[in-house]
Amino acid sequence: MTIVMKKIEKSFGKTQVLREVDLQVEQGELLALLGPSGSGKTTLLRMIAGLESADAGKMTIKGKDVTNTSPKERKVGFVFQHYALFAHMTVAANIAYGLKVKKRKDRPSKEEIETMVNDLLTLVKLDGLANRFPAELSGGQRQRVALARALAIKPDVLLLDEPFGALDAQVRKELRRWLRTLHKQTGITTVFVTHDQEEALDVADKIVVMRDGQIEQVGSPITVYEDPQTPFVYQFLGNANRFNGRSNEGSIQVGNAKWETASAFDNEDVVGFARPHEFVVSKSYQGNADLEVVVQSIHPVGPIIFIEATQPGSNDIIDIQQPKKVWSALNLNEGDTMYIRPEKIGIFQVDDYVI
Ligand SMILES: Nc1ncnc2c1ncn2[C@@H]1O[C@H](COP(=O)(O)OP(=O)(O)OP(=O)(O)O)[C@@H](O)[C@H]1O
Repeated sequence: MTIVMKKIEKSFGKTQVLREVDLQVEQGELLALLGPSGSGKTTLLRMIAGLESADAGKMTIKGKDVTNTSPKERKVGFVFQHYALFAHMTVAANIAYGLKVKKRKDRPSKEEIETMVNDLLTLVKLDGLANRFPAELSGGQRQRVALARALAIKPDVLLLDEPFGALDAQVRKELRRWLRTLHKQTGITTVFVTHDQEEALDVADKIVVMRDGQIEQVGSPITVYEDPQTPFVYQFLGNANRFNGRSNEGSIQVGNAKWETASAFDNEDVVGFARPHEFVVSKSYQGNADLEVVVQSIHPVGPIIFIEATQPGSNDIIDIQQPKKVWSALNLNEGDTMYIRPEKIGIFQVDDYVI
């Protein structure tokens, strides 16, 4: 285990920002801290770096208690959203900076530094740009220099705070792919902060979903997406339709439809969540699992058809996605009645439902 946090607490004045946070980051893992604005992601990341201290709790990095140590005593590389490169230094000098300021006894020779900088330039795919100044680079290139600079000191842990947040969507997408490859090549334990669920799902080995200073769920991208443990995670990670219903011995009654579930609730008002792509749609009534809805709008987006539907007498939109081929075969139009049943539904007590 590289990082272990136990019962970490942090307040700024009267605002409690982290509550009883327990977190473990394994050696070589690429972990995303994901959550809405203000959920405490950056504070947690800064705490790993030693830039914030905990009010209570304990943290170890590689088995060493670092709870009360300064950033300098931790081998941590940090990259912020707004690349803080030294404007008056070349790319090579920026990357070499962390090595040149080392104490004489730890400092590599001039030749060693030059070799390391060249290797890092190759790693971050910036060969040939060593003598440029930051102002002569694109945003994406600057962020890669910032990453090379953080990697130069051979950190035990690499911390990235919304590293691609300031870049446009296309560059962002390229860079996150590249980050995954870079991580494979270096194997450095990496923690990155994002509020973008797609970025977390695309890049991370493990996702920590945060909400209101607490960890809501930890798991692989597949687990947190496919098996959300709370209504919040259901809605924050991907789209989900919410249904009010009544649970009854392994099923939930929604309108006239009875949907089988593994839920343990009996005879209670519950909320059920179903993802738009997890509905089976039919033109005619197939049985008591079918919920009658009316098609309100149909939007083809490439191979996927996005359908909005409502239950008769309700204005609540139900989002449904169908593969183009399946939808075309049904031959349904706006205003038509159809029947839906979810292949999977997550059930929660009404009390749990706060978002
Ligand atoms: N130095 C500080 N002084 C006072 N309050 C702070 C300080 N730093 C953060 N906060 C507050 O702590 C809470 C959590 O902030 P934090 O930056 O950790 O959240 P976040 O999840 O990273 O949000 P964002 O995605 O917006 O950066 C917020 O309410 C914020 O206003």
